Amino acid sequence: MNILFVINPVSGGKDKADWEHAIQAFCQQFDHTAHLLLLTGHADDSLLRDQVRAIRPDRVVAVGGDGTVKLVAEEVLGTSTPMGILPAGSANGLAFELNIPPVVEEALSVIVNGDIEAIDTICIDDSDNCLHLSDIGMNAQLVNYYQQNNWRGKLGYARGVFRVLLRHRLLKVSLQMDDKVIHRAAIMVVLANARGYGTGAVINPDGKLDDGVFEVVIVRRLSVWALLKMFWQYSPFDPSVVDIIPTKSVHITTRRKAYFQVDGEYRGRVTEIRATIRPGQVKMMVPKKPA
Ligand SMILES: Nc1ncnc2c1ncn2[C@@H]1O[C@H](COP(=O)(O)OP(=O)(O)OP(=O)(O)O)[C@@H](O)[C@H]1O
Repeated sequence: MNILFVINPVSGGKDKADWEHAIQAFCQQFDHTAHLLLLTGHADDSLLRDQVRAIRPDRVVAVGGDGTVKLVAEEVLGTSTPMGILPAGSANGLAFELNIPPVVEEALSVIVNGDIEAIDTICIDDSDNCLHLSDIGMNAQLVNYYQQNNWRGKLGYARGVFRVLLRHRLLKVSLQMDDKVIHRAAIMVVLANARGYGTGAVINPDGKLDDGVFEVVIVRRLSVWALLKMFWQYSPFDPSVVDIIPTKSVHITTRRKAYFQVDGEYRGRVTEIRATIRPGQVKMMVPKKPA
């Protein structure tokens, strides 16, 4: 096989030299050709597009966190080329959701020998694609602080949590789904394709990546303790303060500008979002299901 590995050298705050050695060793052993593309953080999408055109790979593999997974997914979106993940980010939300092993040799084996699962994407404002979780409000504010200050790891999240707790505001939101309109005061609203954040919080217990719908999760309140737990341990949200509504599309408006993030990438402050499910858009390599 011709395999293109798209490596984010800064994800997870870890050096990727060991990953590169493991990739080369594995591909040599099993007679595959490995092409390595190192991201720069600038115009990576066109760099990747050129490489895919030149190499015509059998697999394109994201070596990084959810941001790198999103970059690769947007390249293979709607095509028959499967993508894989080597989880090398700080949180690895989608890899965790898909049960992709964190051990590099095991994850490589999934890329070559695993099953192909066609997963949905949430198309946002006709221009952005969410594979995992997007949200407006408190978590997006946290992502903004985290990226602005280049904080990485759990200590970075903790610093962000304290700053967000001092500065966040309740959002007044209106959500239109089909012909139903809901008005709420909320701390955050999540567009959830997946079940939970890579850090451990299960926001959407019944979420499935390939069911043709996504869930709108309205978090009405969040205690300091719940917010801290969200980033420290695998735990469900308190269902009494959360509304979960499955849908194929939603139009969200907020009275004031709200922080917005897509798959861990901060997108600025918005007052309006339109989101629609796009079923089965990305062919993802996942561990073989037991027969
Ligand atoms: N060489 C580079 N230098 C600086 N930034 C880069 C570089 N390559 C990619 N990036 C940026 O890294 C971000 C994606 O990081 P990614 O999500 O893969 O890792 P992470 O933040 O460690 O993981 P996670 O999302 O799981 O927390 C993107 O914003 C991308 O532009």
